[in-house]
Amino acid sequence: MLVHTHINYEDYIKLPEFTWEEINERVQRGAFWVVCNGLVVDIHNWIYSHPGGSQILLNVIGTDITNDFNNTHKNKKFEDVDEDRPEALLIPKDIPSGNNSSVLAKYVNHLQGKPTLSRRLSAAQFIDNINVKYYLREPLAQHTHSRFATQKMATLVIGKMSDDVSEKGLLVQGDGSSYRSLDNEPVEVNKRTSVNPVKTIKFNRYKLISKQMVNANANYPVMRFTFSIVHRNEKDVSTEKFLPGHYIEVQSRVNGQIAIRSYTPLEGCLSKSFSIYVKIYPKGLFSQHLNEQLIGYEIQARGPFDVCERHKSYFVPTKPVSRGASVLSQSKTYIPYAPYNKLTGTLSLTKAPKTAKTALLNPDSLDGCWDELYMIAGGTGVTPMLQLIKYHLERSTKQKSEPGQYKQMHLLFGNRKIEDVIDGILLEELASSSRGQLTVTYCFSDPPSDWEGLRGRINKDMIQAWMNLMRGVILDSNTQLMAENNNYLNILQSHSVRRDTNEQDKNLQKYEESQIIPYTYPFPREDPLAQPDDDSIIDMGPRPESKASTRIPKDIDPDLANSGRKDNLIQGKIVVSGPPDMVFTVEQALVEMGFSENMIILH
Ligand SMILES: Cc1cc2nc3c(=O)[nH]c(=O)nc-3n(C[C@H](O)[C@H](O)[C@H](O)COP(=O)(O)OP(=O)(O)OC[C@H]3O[C@@H](n4cnc5c(N)ncnc54)[C@H](O)[C@@H]3O)c2cc1C
Ligand code: HEM
Repeated sequence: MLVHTHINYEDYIKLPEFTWEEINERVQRGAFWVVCNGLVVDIHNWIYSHPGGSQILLNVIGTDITNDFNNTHKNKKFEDVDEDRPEALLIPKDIPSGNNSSVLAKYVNHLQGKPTLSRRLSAAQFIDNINVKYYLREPLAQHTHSRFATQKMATLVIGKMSDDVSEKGLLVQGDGSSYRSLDNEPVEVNKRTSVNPVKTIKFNRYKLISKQMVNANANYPVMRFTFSIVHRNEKDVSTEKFLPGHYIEVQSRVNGQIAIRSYTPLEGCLSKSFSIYVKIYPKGLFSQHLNEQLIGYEIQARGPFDVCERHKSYFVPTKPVSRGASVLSQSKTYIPYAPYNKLTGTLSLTKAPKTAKTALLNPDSLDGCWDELYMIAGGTGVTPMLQLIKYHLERSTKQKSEPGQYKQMHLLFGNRKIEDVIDGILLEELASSSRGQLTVTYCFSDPPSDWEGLRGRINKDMIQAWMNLMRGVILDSNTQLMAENNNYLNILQSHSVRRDTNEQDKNLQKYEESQIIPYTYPFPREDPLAQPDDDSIIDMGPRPESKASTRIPKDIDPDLANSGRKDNLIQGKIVVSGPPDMVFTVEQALVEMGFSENMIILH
């Protein structure tokens, strides 16, 4: 190392030591530091004299440039990015589409209508097309630096990397619960978390390889950006996929300053390529910046982090309860707010839930799946829900679940207009091909005039009615309440999956005639919840006119909580994510309904 960098041993010994965390912190405060051959180099005074150009060095600030400087990737073609990238979210191939009709079918133009402000190709699009066609997979600008360059670098050295564990570990084992040092010694880190310290702390470089709009609102577009790693670590054979609840930090130089934002990755992995959905805010610093970039643009990213570690979240491992009783009533533990270090962006890695890989997964089941999942999302808040949906559908496809064993997922998705729905067509396809595992109920605050479904803002009445219907509860004991609640009718009309449209129409007709909810769950379910007797009516929490509280079954065996999923037990969770005002309203509503300990609120 010393020969390569022209530094005397005595000088090397005296150099101050830095960790990646300290380097990130200094870079975020404006330092122009890079790491090369284990040395910390300040390129501030060299950047604009660099014969290879300043932009090339601006891109690498805060990263390890050893490969670039030594040209260890000589003549390598760019990473083949598509091999690991599914088309989009998983659409289970072996699940035939049923006789379903989509509630958004007649609005497909709203969902597809890409903004065509100008029919002509813009200059940027033209350059992007050229980049994609001719240059994307070309090797990076390469140069094997001369002895003079190495001597120059030696004059810029200000420190060395400390020899701590985060420096050594580069190989990830399986689920990341432990990792190996370079000398192949397994290092136990934190068995309970999928978060790997090396990868989370160190920023790596990624190249923009595709941009695509995933909603249809020209004023508030949501773009899918796909990035591919610039230097793949040959020794890192892991392709750890993102899990529900993972988010990453993306860093870029915006107007001369380093800016970092968090995003929810939906596809791929950080060791190869990944996609994020970004809402482009008219005055959003980072989102605008990303949106302006051409294919080939470089950013830096690190992670993944667990979203429930970042902010105050309610996370409670749900105790299994016997069928027929409320599945969303039992819980004991409360994982308190885990402090987030704003300066360094680092997270406490020790506060992950005891048995789950991430806090959005079920700690009490072997595969992390929930038996029943209620997701309430607004706008880009749907991204963690898409992670959950993908995860659950993938697992039940792999496990070839039989009817009756399906996980049930219900998404209440609030948007202003139909055009704002993210991945609307895909969601409809997923719902209709999921054999009833997934339902999507849309609510619009500014819907088209002929929209007959839910409208307005998501509120307590709406949530209550939605959950009752999704859980297949026939609340004929409370006819009065039903008759007063128009939400039931509206929900039936904004519900994505209609297994049998005739049946649905009959139900609606009957409802109109009798003003009593005749709705039965549209899919055959063995779950007695679908046909509860009087004793097992699920109360959605205390109501103003009745103080009846959630029934807590007496026969719970506490040991079952940690024994994995049992056939006769079901476990549920409510996850909420969206704009702050929506999240606040929903949180209040769920607390009032008695679910304060069964929800995960993503702030
Ligand atoms: C864990 C986590 C995961 C996230 N995942 C995603 C994701 O998958 N996709 C995504 O698009 N964003 C996501 N975000 C939000 C993202 O990190 C940025 O805050 C967002 O992209 C705005 O950054 P900006 O620089 O463009 O806007 P800024 O310059 O920071 O803000 C400018 C203006 O934009 C508006 N604005 C910014 N953020 C919001 C907001 N959340 N709600 C309403 N108005 C807002 C406000 O009017 C604000 O004044 C996530 C945030 C967290 C903490
Ligand atoms: C402190 C870090 C660096 C120093 C001191 C440095 C120094 C130099 C010097 C002196 C040259 C002239 C040719 C030579 O003597 O080899 C050069 C050329 C070049 N450098 Fe760097 N460099 C640094 C980092 C980088 C990095 C990180 C990259 C790529 C990401 C890079 C890419 C290039 C390229 C492509 C050229 C060739 C330019 C040409 O021939 O037109 N350099 N560099």
